[in-house]
Amino acid sequence: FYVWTTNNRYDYFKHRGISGPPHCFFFGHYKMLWSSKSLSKQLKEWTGQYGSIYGLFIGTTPMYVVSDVDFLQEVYIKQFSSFHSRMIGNILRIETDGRIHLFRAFGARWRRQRHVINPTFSSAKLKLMSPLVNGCIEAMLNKISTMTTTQHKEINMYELYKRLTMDVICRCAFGIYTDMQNDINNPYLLKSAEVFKTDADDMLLMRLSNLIPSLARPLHDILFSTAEFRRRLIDAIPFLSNFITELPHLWLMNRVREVVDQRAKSSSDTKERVDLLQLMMDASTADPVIDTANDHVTSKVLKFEELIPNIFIFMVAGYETTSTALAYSTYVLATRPEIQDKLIEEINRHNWKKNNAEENYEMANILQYLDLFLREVLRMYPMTVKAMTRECNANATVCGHTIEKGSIIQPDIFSIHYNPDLWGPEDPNLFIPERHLVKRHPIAWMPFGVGPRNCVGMRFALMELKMCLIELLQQYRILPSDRTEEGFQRREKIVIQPSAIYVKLEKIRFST
Ligand code: HEM
Repeated sequence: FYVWTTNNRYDYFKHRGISGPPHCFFFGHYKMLWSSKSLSKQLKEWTGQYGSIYGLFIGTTPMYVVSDVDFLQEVYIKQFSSFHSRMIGNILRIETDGRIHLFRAFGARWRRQRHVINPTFSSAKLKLMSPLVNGCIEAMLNKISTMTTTQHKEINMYELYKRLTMDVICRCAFGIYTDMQNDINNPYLLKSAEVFKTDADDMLLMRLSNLIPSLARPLHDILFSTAEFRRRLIDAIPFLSNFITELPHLWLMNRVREVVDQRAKSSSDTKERVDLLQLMMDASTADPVIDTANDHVTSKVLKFEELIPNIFIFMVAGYETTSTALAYSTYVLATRPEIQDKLIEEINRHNWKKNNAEENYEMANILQYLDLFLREVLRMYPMTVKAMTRECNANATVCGHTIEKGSIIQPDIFSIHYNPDLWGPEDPNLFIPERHLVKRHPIAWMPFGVGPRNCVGMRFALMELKMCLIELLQQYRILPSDRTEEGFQRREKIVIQPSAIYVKLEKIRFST
């Protein structure tokens, strides 16, 4: 009976006239996907073979891989109410204590959280936070000036960018002042990097629970109780922390908890604070909150227990992505001097104020070429594939296809970003910022996802990217080094990233 029902599931796409690569019994295509070195390349290769909509199976769950932009526009925008959640592991679906963050939440809870968190990234709030970001950029420039005393010394800028974005997140989200540029063994930096290297054992359990959903609860309990046991042991006998370490995400969450507790106690100095933590604390409550489908009844507050996971997700989502975008930008600038010239020329046309980050932030937003440049960097080097899946929450019909509740939609972002019909007439393999002056299909550019559930931190990330490049290019010219291409070898984990960005920085000398 099991074999018969399982095989019936595998007829899902056949019944719908959708093709796809051959599957394995029980695993579907899951094993091929997790063992693939590059998920994004694999998806693009299959798109070449099976077309703009094809089918895969995660275990027995159907997954549509799509690069048809009209289909995706229905899913992400027009029929969003039927596709409001993303695919997350079965273990992560299990709720223990209401500590759910925006990335994982769905339905009314997601809508309530998003409603509260959206305004924390408004232009006015970002402007207030710009001096915090600027302080971190200055710290990075100071570090560079100590490293470039030897003329034309090679620097791995990616390392400096990682420290920069972690400093920014610590100041803006945690509200703590760190100095990652000089304190390279800072535990926040080390633990955040560890969160991205998901532990092999955890990954195995996660995959098992995706293949056999009924195992999700017991596996979750095993993971949860071992983590809890480790934590309690360290709490009881601190000396043991030399031998047993707390799981990195729990370590980070516990540090946020300490900051929140401290702030809750000393409410007097919170009025001047403008960081994300304070904005969210102001919008949180310890009272019971009811989530209903009716928007008018749902409270517009965060539950107190949702505060810590949300700060944690900002840290994880904002650190590696933003530093990687800076790394790609630097690679392009080093290898395309004529584009760097144009950018420097645009930056130098403006009168930047030494100690007025807020005014500079406003001016940064009107630099058109910088905006086109970053759009093109993110078109050619999108860095997340898995984050932007959608799950079908109610049976739906999209462009004539009947999609069953529970199915997954996975966009093939590389096929979209490199599609000549969407990005022509110039060759999409060429770096041409001006191509963004032409109005394109609403789904043609999706490095931050699209629709109501796109990246909530997009404006924050763009502020950081623009402010950093403006400051850097006012002082230095970026030159390639012998190892630029070697370091650019990309690898794909959660984020698609280069190994290193080796460049040389030449100090710009101003003529008086
Ligand atoms: C260049 C930098 C960044 C890139 C490329 C990026 C990319 C993405 C993508 C592709 C998604 C999924 C969107 C979708 O499903 O449609 C996402 C979601 C998200 N990002 Fe970002 N991100 C960046 C920076 C940030 C920053 C700085 C923060 C926070 C400070 C952040 C917080 C989030 C959160 C919380 C979500 C989940 C939103 C939701 O489900 O409602 N991201 N991001």
